[in-house]
Amino acid sequence: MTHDEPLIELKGVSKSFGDNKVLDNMDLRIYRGEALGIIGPSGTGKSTILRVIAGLIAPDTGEVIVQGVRRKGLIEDGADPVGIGMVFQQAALFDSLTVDENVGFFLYQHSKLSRSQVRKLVEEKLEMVGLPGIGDRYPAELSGGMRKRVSFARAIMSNPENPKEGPEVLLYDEPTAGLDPIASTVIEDLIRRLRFTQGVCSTYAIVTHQESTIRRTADRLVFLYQGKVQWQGTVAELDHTDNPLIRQFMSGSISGPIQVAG
Ligand SMILES: Nc1ncnc2c1ncn2[C@@H]1O[C@H](COP(=O)(O)OP(=O)(O)OP(=O)(O)O)[C@@H](O)[C@H]1O
Repeated sequence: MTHDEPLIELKGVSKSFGDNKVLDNMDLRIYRGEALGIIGPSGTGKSTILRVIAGLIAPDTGEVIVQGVRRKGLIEDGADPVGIGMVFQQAALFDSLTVDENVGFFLYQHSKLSRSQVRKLVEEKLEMVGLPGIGDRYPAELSGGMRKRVSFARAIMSNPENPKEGPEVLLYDEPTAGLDPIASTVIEDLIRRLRFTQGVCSTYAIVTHQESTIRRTADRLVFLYQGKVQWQGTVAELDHTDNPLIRQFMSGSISGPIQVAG
């Protein structure tokens, strides 16, 4: 793993929604090959960071630099030097389409591949996420954990006609939210395993509130509060830091420097 040049860098990024300044001159770096966990209290802008990185929203000020190239505005197809895939909090599948049509959606719409070629690629990805043979089912027939795994399969799809389109970075927004502890373990294992699977991106950022997911999927953590990264460290350091924000957050105490909303 090289720590020379970040794969993705946010420099002085600010973002407001109306009067609500969510990100305030924030800096963040993601290095190639790392698993970065983004943690912090509810409403502090963790999902907003992922959306800025994914190019779904543009910062008001500041820069998003992807492999040394400054992004202008929102993401345009192929404009970034590396592909960035996002797995949303809700699996965000189309209910009226089958699993196969959901996972292969982009290729069915935008590639010259035949239906059977796409179907074969879809099946490969479904096998990678541990769900072989479910291509003809509809999302409503699956459990929440299975739907999430299907959305992972969709996020790691790449076009063999243009391998550059395949994502090199995956962004996971609360992938284990709402799952029981066992279903969460399945997802956590999958996230870790995909990172070391040939042909799937080895770099990811993950937003999560779930302690097991924080501990099992992240190498480095950043703690976000009041629009900025207030602490960063390894998972091991999380347990030993004296930082009062981290101590309060990890203990779930309502007294401390973090103001409790509502
Ligand atoms: N499109 C939007 N329009 C208006 N306000 C928004 C929008 N997106 C996010 N916000 C606000 O920005 C703040 C940060 O939201 P965000 O979802 O990024 O926080 P979060 O840290 O991911 O929260 P949680 O942990 O609860 O999911 C919240 O106050 C939210 O209401």
